[in-house]
Order: sequence, then C-alpha cells, then structure tokens
Amino acid sequence: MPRFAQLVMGPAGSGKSTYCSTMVQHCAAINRSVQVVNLDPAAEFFNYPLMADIRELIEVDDVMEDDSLRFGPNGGLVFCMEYFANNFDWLEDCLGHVEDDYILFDCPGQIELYTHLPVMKQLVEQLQQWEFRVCGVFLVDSQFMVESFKFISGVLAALSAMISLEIPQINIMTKMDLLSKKAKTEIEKYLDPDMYSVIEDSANILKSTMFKKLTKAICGLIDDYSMVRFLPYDHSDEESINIVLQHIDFAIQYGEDLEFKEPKENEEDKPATLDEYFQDQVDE
Ligand SMILES: Nc1nc2c(ncn2[C@@H]2O[C@H](COP(=O)(O)OP(=O)(O)OP(=O)(O)O)[C@@H](O)[C@H]2O)c(=O)[nH]1
Ligand SMILES: [Mg+2]
Repeated sequence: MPRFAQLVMGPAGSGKSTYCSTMVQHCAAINRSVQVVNLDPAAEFFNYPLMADIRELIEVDDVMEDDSLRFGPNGGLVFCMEYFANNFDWLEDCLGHVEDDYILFDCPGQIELYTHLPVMKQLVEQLQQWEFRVCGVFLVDSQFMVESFKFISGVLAALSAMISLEIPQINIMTKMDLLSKKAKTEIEKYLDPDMYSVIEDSANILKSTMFKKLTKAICGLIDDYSMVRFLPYDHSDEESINIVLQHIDFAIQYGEDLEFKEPKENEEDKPATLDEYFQDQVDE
C-alpha cells in the first residue's frame, strides 16, 4: 500500500504553514485523514496539530547559542537541516506506519534549500524508499507575481525546485484575496503564462539590449517546456482549496488503490443497499 506526502515549499512568508493548517481543516471536513510534520527548526507557532516536530530533534536557537558553532539564523538553519538529513531514522520513528498515510511536510522558507542544498532531495529519496508518493507543492505570494520581472523570478524559483527534486510539482499563488480587482485581472495571464506576452511587457521596461535578449531567452525556454503553471489559492475559499487538492491527488494518484471503507455509521440506521439509500433520500 503506497503512502502519500506533500512537500510544502516556497519562499519565506509565502503561506506554507497557513496552507498546511487550511488543508488539514479542509480534509477533516471531507472525512480525509491528513497529518502534518513540521520541518522548520525555527518555527514558533502552529495552528494545526503536529504529528512530528523537527524541533524535538534540533532547534535553531540551540545551534546559534552554541559557542563552538557560532552560526547566525540562516547558517544555523542550514546546519539544522544537514543534521536532520543525517538523522532520518528520527523521522522514521515518528512516522511509524499508519494505513493510508497522507502527510504534509511544512518546510522552512530559506530558498537555498530548494535551489542548491542537497537536503530536500535526500528527504525525497528517503521518503520514496519508505514507499511514499511525494508531490512538491511550491507556494509563491501572488502579490509578488503581478509584474513581469517578479513573475520571471518566481517561475525560476519554482523551476529550480522542480529540477532539483524530480517529483511532480504543483505551483500555487497564495493570498489571492489580498489582490486588488485590477491586480486580480492582471494576474490571470500569469497563472497559465503566455511567455511571449511576458517578453513584450518586459521589453517595454528594459533599456539594455543585452538584458532584453536574456529575458527573451529565459521566457522562450520556460515556454518551450511549458512546465510551469500556477493555481490560484485563497485560504478562505473552499473551492480554491479543493481544486488544489484535486490536482495534487491526480499527480500522486491518490485514491486509485485505496480500499473501500464502510462509513462509520450506526449499523441500525445504515441502509443495506444503494437503492435503499436513494429511496430513503426520496422519502425524506
Ligand atoms: N490574506 C491572506 N493571508 C495569508 C494567506 N496565506 C498566508 N497568509 C498570511 O501570511 C503570513 C505568513 O504566512 P505563513 O503561513 O506563516 O507563511 P510561511 O510560508 O509558513 O512562512 P515561513 O515559515 O516563515 O517561511 C501570515 O500572516 C498568514 O496569516 C492567504 O491565503 N491570504
Ligand atoms: Mg511556516
């Protein structure tokens, strides 16, 4: 029986922890069991129940206060994540083996974790060895995506995570509720981007021919592979949460080989057949 995981990634403050907590609530409402593991050694507050917490293994504050290490906050986080990568057996103990496991990993916001450090890739490989089907969920704040240049750098950040992890990845623009009406119409063209219109937009702003050419080449490359699309996400809109979940389920084929489970109902009230069930509905 496969197990399922979402690796919730993205720049600092993009809404990863909020996403995890709304996803847990949404899944509870539709009767699906989802658990969250905190992988941010600097996190302080959560509004979701934790299945496991990396701070039980190592905390950034301890690393920074250690006289022999003397790290700052970012170096401290990198040290913690490397320590984590050397102690995956801690995670294995925490995860145990629950039937139909579905786990969200709330990752830290340091972008270098998704660009050139090996720890996330090592985590993916380890999860795959434990029979997890892993989907990357890359979040970017929609407020930082409304202009062509910001959009290009957001796409490149999402792409570098995709390339380094080699797993299916769903990209999400968060905080759609914070956009003005004008920005909302503006952003629609960036969700399923036509890179040639992005080139035109940026050409009007750029003065240097050299950078115009570079932007054109980058946009052309993104368009050729058409690998980057974004789903809009608003944590207060059930429909947007549902659409995101459906895309992720599809990417990791969740539900295809689940065993059918009887709903937990009072045996006496339970209709014996589907026909009886529909008849009950009509009678009511
Ligand atoms: N309005 C609005 N605010 C949001 C949304 N998602 C997140 N936020 C807010 O954005 C801020 C940052 O959200 P977090 O979920 O902590 O972001 P994070 O990516 O976990 O941040 P780090 O772990 O520090 O990298 C919080 O104040 C959230 O309430 C959203 O969809 N809409
Ligand atoms: Mg967080």
